[in-house]
Amino acid sequence: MATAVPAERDAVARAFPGPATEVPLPGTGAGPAAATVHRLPAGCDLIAAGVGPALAAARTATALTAAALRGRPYALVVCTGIAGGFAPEAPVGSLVVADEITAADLGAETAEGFVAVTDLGFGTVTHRPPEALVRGVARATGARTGTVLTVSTVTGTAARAAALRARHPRARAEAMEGFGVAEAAAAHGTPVLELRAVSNPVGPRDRAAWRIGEALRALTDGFGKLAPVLESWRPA
Ligand SMILES: O=C(O)c1cccc(C(=O)CC[C@H]2O[C@@H](n3cnc4c(=O)[nH]cnc43)[C@H](O)[C@@H]2O)c1
Repeated sequence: MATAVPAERDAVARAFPGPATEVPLPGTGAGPAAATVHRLPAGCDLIAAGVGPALAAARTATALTAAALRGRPYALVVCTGIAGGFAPEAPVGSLVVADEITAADLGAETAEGFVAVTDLGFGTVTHRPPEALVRGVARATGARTGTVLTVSTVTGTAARAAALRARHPRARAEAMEGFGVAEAAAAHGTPVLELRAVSNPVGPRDRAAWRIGEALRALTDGFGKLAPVLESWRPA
């Protein structure tokens, strides 16, 4: 499982029996790039992969490669953490599970508006988690299902929120790592899931309105209910 920061990783870890064993992530050194895998007795690994799609992709890919090289490839990658929620569907404190993980700002701005990289003839902008798994997660946790957008710039105005909603009517949340984590998983042929807890509304910037503690508690509760779903899920 990949979160952005250690507080999110620890909120997920609290849902599982501990303690975690800390294992250095190979190749990340001892300096500022050093990263560790928290290996839980339940059999899953947690990493705080960093904020933003690029670092999250790099660290997730490193963890996937390390797992493959030790002969224990991951069956599933879960991107998780806090997020902005689109009102009214995803209020603060709610959970959102992605049936689509979409890069919202990967493309070109033109006089006619935003053009996604796929419309420019490159790559991909959306990854789709396994449908049965998404349904199981929504049923077990009460998470809302919809598109989770990945952005490199946190939305801070009503105009930007409205533009995203117009382009992605099924968007329920935005965060900064999902698409990067999904690209890394796809490069290894590994299914991906994104589950987010809403800490703030997507819209005008208002730091006082963040409810990070509430969102982290929702994450712990959600993963507490998720363990049987994850344990019983097998790729088709
Ligand atoms: O400075 C701000 O106004 C601001 C507003 C919301 C979030 C941030 C962050 O720096 C958080 C980045 C971190 O948390 C996830 N996150 C949480 N809320 C959002 C959001 O509304 N839009 C995008 N990302 C969000 C994100 O995945 C990062 O890991 C700053």
